[in-house]
Amino acid sequence: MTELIRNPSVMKRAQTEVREAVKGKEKMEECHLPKLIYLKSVVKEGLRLHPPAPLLVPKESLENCTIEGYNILAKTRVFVNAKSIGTNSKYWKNQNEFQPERFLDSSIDFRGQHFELLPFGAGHRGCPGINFAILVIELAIANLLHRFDWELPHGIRRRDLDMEEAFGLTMHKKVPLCLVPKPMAL
Ligand code: HEM
Repeated sequence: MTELIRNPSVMKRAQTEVREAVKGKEKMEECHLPKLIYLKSVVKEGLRLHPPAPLLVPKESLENCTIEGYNILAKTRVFVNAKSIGTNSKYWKNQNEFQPERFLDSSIDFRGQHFELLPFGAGHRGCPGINFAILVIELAIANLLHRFDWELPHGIRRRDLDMEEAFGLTMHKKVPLCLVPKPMAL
């Protein structure tokens, strides 16, 4: 929601898509989600820039190996920095910009097959909650966009929004987002 309010053209496009898919119905349901191609890109782009677990879960190497000239001994604790990979200019154009369009004509997905995007990790210990998580996120955002227009509180400008993140069990905004919902007549 913070990236959407910071990027009004993205908000508008996502909202138009959601409202057309749901066509006057009170609530967005699971059956509407396959139509929301742009919203899915918005969620992907959010997870690329703001992975809730930026270092995934620590791993331990089973045997000695060499990666790009670095010798890594067996039983070394290894962290994969998914946040840094997701914002590496080697793989991503305008790497720090929120641009969901980048996914519209790309096959890059977050299911552990594309190593440039790993918000859920990969392999044996990748996140088993991925399908549930994506479903809940898409449904929640779609309903927020369907039923309300969103504005910043009086006197707060988009560029004033504090994007700092804080550590916890997962990363979250250090300063909570505060928005004014304007209910939409159905
Ligand atoms: C946006 C939401 C979520 C994100 C970004 C996320 C991300 C992750 C990541 C990065 C890992 C570690 C993967 C690795 O190190 O390779 C993980 C593990 C795990 N996640 Fe999620 N997760 C999310 C939601 C969920 C949900 C909703 C559930 C359960 C319903 C769940 C259950 C688990 C479990 C049980 C593990 C440990 C798997 C293992 O160690 O074998 N996650 N998740």
